[in-house]
Amino acid sequence: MDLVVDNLAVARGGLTVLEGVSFSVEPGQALILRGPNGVGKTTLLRTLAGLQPAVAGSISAPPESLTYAAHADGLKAVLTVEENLQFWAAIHGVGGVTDAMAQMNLTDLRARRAANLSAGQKRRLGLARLLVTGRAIWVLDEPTVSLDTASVALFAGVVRAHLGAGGMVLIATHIDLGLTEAAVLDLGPFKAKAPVATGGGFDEAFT
Ligand SMILES: Nc1ncnc2c1ncn2[C@@H]1O[C@H](COP(=O)(O)OP(=O)(O)OP(=O)(O)O)[C@@H](O)[C@H]1O
Repeated sequence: MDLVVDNLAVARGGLTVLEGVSFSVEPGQALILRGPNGVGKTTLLRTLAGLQPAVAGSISAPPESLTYAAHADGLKAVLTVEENLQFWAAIHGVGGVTDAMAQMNLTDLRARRAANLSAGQKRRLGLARLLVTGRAIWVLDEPTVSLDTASVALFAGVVRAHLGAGGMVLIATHIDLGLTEAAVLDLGPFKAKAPVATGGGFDEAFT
């Protein structure tokens, strides 16, 4: 099953920010979304994840087929690294917690509460969560923020393994992950010409 996005328009705060966005991603493919600050990368990813409705156009994959890693890591502060992953694994009905910790270099930190992790360690845990969702499509918003060089390379390896297993990955990022095989889509050309009020604006700053 491909992810096909056709003629999509997305809005933030009641204004259309991108329009006419079309692309497709096949199993085993990664697509990197680029564009200047504020162009609408996060807004597009939130729309794909089903957190907000599209203004126009269509998305072939239902939100249940993908997992979204936003700027916030969505961690439970009082749970340990291992308990956080067990929590998410239970929700998705899959296992693989031990393997996910190993892949993101978290095994030695398994008993530490999320609240006591460094920023980069929190980010590694947030990304390990992807591995225990069992979802084919990963939608990632600036996944490498706070990661050191070694962790970026580690994560690139995890993404490659997911692609090798037939997964799909969409990544909004300003940095080079070293995924030379990935396709790149510049969202600049899809910037809405004149802001179009969609009505029904809402403040989702903390979501
Ligand atoms: N709650 C809101 N109300 C009104 N406008 C908003 C709101 N949230 C974001 N915006 C605006 O919507 C536009 C798109 O924002 P978005 O976060 O999608 O951009 P981005 O491409 O992800 O940027 P960055 O590279 O800085 O992360 C920006 O101009 C932003 O200022």
